[in-house]
Amino acid sequence: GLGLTHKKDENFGEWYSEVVVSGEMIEYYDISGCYILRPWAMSIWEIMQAFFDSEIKKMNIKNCYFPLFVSPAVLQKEKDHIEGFAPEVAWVTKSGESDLEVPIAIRPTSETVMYPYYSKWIRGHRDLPLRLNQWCNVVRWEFSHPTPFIRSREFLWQEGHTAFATKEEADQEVLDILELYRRIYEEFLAVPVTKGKKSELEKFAGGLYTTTVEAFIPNTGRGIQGATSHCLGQNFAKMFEINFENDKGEKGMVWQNSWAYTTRTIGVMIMTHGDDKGLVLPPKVAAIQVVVIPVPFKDADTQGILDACSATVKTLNESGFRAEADLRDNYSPGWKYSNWEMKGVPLRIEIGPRDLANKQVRAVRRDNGAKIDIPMDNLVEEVKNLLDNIQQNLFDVAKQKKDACIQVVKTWEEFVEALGQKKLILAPWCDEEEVEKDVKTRTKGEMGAAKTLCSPFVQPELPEGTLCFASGKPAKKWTYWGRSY
Ligand SMILES: O=C1CCCN[C@@H]1CCCn1cnc2cc(F)c(F)cc2c1=O
Ligand SMILES: [Mg+2]
Repeated sequence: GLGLTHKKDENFGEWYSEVVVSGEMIEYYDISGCYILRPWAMSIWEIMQAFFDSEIKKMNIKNCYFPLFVSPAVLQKEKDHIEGFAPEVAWVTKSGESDLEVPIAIRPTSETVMYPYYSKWIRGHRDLPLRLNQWCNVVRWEFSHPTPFIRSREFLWQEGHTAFATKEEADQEVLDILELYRRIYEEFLAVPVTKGKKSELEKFAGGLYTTTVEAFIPNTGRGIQGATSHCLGQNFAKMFEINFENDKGEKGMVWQNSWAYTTRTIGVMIMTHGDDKGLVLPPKVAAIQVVVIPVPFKDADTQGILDACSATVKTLNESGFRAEADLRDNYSPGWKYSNWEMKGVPLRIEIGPRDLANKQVRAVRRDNGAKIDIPMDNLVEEVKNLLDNIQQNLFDVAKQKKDACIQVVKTWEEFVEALGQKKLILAPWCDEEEVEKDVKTRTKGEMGAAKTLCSPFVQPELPEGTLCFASGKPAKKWTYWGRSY
């Protein structure tokens, strides 16, 4: 039937599970934590991939493909890299009826797959920088409750793995890639994110430091890691003996980065913009930006209306938009309006007898429902303005909602209160790991503990003598805290 049974502001979890299916993005699968990505979702992934892939190619980063399978010896190369993750590793133990001599792991990430070959390929400084990326799937047999796009046992991502002669080059690339991730979220998905650095406790344990773009879901009051760009330092170079002879003939270890974004991006976009009528897609990532629907009237010139719809689509597509006409004669206009609203198409164009007579079309925006009559002569320019405005409006509304959730706190009492109000908390922190662990312990509960999300690159002023909200020690930095996905 038409329409969602759950409301976003009343039962967010149920609303989300329903909207991803009703919007034809996801089909549930018979293995827990695995989902079918239908074309309506895959097209969003492909649009983002086209952007990101073209941008990294400008940076002279090359795509490659390493095997899905990891031998156990290699996977366990470094205890502290893997130990915490071991329960998530999926293993192949049989082929056909017979057991494998040695079980084979399925990649949860590809450091240990790739770096033995980095060691082999990198000899001299002329082999640097080595900058490879791969578009692939990874498997992590997670146990906390699976959520389409947000947490699944298999997901699509890109993983970049780069090696440099100097730390300065690595540091710069970390930020260059993080900016691309910000653009993915803010320019394509219309989702505001905060750039920052993860704490020592939250960073990738195998690396030197982790930078992140953090998003926030107001409905649940939870932060969500949007994408990460790590500087690995020389940790993996040491583990895998990735060294080179520099131009002075000295032996040195390379400096490495690794960075990824995943299909989680799509879930964050859905959670941010969706409403009680269904998905709301930002035009930049909508496979269909404009759907044209004929509104025939009993004896009116139906063929004329259908021709006008086809002509409108042709004009829009020739102008670089993604438009489609829904000429199905077995569904009513009303049914089509609901169907395409559920799929989140940003702009609907209706053409009925009156529109035909007046040489105009009736445009309806999906973001705010506004109806606009457009003279057919101004079609392309008006549609461009509308789509640009919808894109910007979706971002502005999301930014305003996110900013309204930010609560600056100075004391523990204020922190606990803000947490209870599903706020995104900005607090002065002494930057001590023990204190961070203590906050986790003190806020444990069925909603999950509070944790640091990131220390924003853009730091508000920290007046001399400001104390840490949790320990009372001298504060060193402003940090975002909250519950998270
Ligand atoms: O996040 C990135 C960017 C792309 C390349 N990898 C890094 C760090 C991944 C951190 N990580 C994350 N999850 C893991 C899960 C596992 F089962 C496992 F064996 C290892 C890992 C693991 O290393
Ligand atoms: Mg994980």
